Amino acid sequence: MDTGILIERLPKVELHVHIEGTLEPEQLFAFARRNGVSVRYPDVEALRAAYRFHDLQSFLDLYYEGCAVLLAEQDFYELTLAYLRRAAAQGVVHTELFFDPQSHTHRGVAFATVFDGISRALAEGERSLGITSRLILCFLRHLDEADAFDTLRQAEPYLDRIVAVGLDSSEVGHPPSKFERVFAAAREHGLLTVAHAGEEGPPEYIREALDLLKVSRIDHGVRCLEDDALVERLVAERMPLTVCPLSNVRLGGFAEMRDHPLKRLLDRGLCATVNSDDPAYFGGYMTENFTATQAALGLTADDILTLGRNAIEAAFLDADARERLLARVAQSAA
Ligand SMILES: Nc1ncnc2[nH]cnc12
Ligand SMILES: [Zn+2]
Repeated sequence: MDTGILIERLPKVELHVHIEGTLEPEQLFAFARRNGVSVRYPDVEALRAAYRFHDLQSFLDLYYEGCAVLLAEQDFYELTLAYLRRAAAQGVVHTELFFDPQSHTHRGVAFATVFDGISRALAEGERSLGITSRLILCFLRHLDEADAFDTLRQAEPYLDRIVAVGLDSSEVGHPPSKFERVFAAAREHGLLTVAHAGEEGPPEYIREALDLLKVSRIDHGVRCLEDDALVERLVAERMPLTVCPLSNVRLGGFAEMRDHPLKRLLDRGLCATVNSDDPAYFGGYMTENFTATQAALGLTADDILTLGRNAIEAAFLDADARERLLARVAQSAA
């Protein structure tokens, strides 16, 4: 089958998207106007032109600045629903979203405001778009352990609607070991765990995420290829990697898409998946990530189906839901 048609038809599962990273410039300006927040760019074009990043930190600086326009529950609701509409239009049938409560509570926005807006939109998305979802609370790793513990405490009333905790923000210098105790506490609450590791940080951070944080998935993980023994372990444990190709290129991890290791990860037998990360900032959602990697790396129809099945295997879904989605993938290739 033609790979373009397959990419369009594939029922997609997204496992790595930061809801704050879906804030499109148009919506950023609309929220800014509504909330009386000033933006240091004159218009949408000027803001978009500033999205030229050379590493993770240069992106995060703008990403946190963008968060300043999010103040009311309605903002989080509209942000999330707009993402779900775009995702559903691209054939995403299930999505597992990260949110960064500390980016908001540190600005005086209540945890409840953030959570209620996002979760109201997720319920609406399931009702009106048929898109199922899970929510993952990410701790900002540039902040300290006590702040993460405080955030976990604020999340306690909502833990029945949070599937996992994760770890994001500036990676280098903030190893997973810094959060070993708060992740243990989260697991005691019954939460699963994931962590960004091996995006900019060394393979050792991936080992720490496995051994100390007991993660069920590694977010990014592309630097595992520098360590053969680690690759063998990830293959043997069938540990999923939520890979974000456009993000990796836009943040300078790889000079061009043709240098991206997605195909090598698949060929090594790793459970790699394709995801958008911060689609409003990196030039595309799920379809654009599949299309760009297919074109640059020559992914075959089999590769695309493997990526689709890997994401279903890696999703935080029960066995029945997984079986139903796998049947839909098979249908999409028929
Ligand atoms: N790609 C990324 N890496 C680390 N932290 C993030 N927060 C939002 N996007 C991120
Ligand atoms: Zn990410």
